[in-house]
Amino acid sequence: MTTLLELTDLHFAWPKQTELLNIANFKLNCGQKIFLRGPSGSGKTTLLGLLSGVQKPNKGSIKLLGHELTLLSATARDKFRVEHIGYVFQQFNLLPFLSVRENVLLPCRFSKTRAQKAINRFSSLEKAADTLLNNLGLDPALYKRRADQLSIGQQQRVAAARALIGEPELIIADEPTSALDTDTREVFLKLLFAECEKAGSSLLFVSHDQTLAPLFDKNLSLPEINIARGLT
Ligand SMILES: Nc1ncnc2c1ncn2[C@@H]1O[C@H](COP(=O)(O)OP(=O)(O)OP(=O)(O)O)[C@@H](O)[C@H]1O
Repeated sequence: MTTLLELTDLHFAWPKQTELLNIANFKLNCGQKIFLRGPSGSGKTTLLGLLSGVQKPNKGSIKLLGHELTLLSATARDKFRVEHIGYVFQQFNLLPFLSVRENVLLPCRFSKTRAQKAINRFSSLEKAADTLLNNLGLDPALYKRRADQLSIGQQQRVAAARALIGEPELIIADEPTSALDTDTREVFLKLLFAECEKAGSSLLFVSHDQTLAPLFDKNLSLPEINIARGLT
């Protein structure tokens, strides 16, 4: 199996705080779907920020696609992130004044590679956005609607389509289902898995809801792999 992402001897503390993360090793293979759980405040979002290059660790290595992120400048990390990572934020972070379709197409404005991949697969950018939205279960009547006029479940589908467009190698999802009921969560997850498989993207999914864990290839507990705040 090819390694997509590997963290080694990672240390991180927020300024003026005690160490939050000390992780000896964490690995994600190409095509793998990993579930990472941990209670509120255990550092899940912080870890995602580190491995997507938003923050830099105090010490240690973060390798994505063979590139050492800690050696890149903040600007280079931003560029690398938009090319290779699709991120579904906890609060979705859709731009409220843009339409559903425009929101999905945002990564293609910042990454030529993703725009080209979307065109190669679907023949046009618009078709790429619409097909992804449709596959994720969003009613086509909504594609021209402003993003702030959607329900939470609908926003989640738009956020997932935006992460998937242009086939980034890694999809990171930060508790994107927490606002939904259990049945809706499972249906959404299965649609997300199917789209990740079609795009060849690996998935790192973070949640505090352990009931979702059996659906994944591998599941990990942050407190168990984090020596700084781990289980004693
Ligand atoms: N920007 C920041 N500056 C300083 N401290 C922060 C910052 N972001 C998070 N923290 C602190 O880091 C710790 C871990 O927060 P984090 O958001 O990573 O946890 P989490 O496991 O994702 O929680 P939740 O499940 O509630 O989203 C918390 O104590 C939090 O207060």
